[in-house]
Amino acid sequence: MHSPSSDLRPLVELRAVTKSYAEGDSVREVLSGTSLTLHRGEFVVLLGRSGSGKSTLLNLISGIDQATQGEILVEGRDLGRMKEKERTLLRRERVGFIFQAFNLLPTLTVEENVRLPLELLGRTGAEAGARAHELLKRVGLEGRAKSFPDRLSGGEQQRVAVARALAHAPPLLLADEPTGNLDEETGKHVLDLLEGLTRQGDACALIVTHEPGMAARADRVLTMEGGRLVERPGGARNKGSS
Ligand SMILES: Nc1ncnc2c1ncn2[C@@H]1O[C@H](COP(=O)(O)OP(=O)(O)OP(=O)(O)O)[C@@H](O)[C@H]1O
Repeated sequence: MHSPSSDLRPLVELRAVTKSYAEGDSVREVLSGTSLTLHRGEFVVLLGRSGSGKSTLLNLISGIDQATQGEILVEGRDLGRMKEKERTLLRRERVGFIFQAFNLLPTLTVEENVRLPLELLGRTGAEAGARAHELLKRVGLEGRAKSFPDRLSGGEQQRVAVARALAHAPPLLLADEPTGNLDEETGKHVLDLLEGLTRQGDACALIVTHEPGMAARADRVLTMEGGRLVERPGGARNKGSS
């Protein structure tokens, strides 16, 4: 759980965020004054019906997309006041993103995929290799470092994607339906892994999922409804802070 020595500043703050898209002559408002605060050490689940704005929210927090109104702060830095280049750098350094469709690069080996976030930050050589191997071991794929992604099963590919997202030890992990393409058992394994690694690293994970069991193990459960977030405690909060 969240250790008292860790950074107590909010990791992410959304202040009355609105996001609209132009659609022909009309405007579609997807987020309508959404506010949210996330801290390190929190394992948070995001629910909501299809089209309710879950992916939009992740894209805004990661700086891939920009809010129409309101403020989004990551570690106290206002994304709206940053240049595109600065947002890209912040995303590379501070965010790990896991997609439903894995999004591994097919021309790179498993190990090269996991090393990629480190290479983009200029961390090459032996240190990057050692980190990739350590992570591949933790996700149970140490024997597959030299394989190409298309030789792996869906569950294995998603485990590589988890390892890649964690390579640079980002404080913020965003996952958009990371088990959507996996069978129930494999999906559970990937979520176990994600939860374990997140809690060990004192990161915050915000996970969009339709897995029914996830709310029980989350610290917080957010539901996107009518452009806003409705919150209830997750099952992990009732178990104490062991
Ligand atoms: N670039 C865009 N241009 C126009 N409309 C968009 C754009 N991106 C998203 N939308 C609209 O915003 C709404 C929310 O989309 P979003 O992908 O965030 O929903 P979601 O909750 O993640 O859905 P799902 O569970 O189906 O993935 C949808 O109505 C979608 O059509």
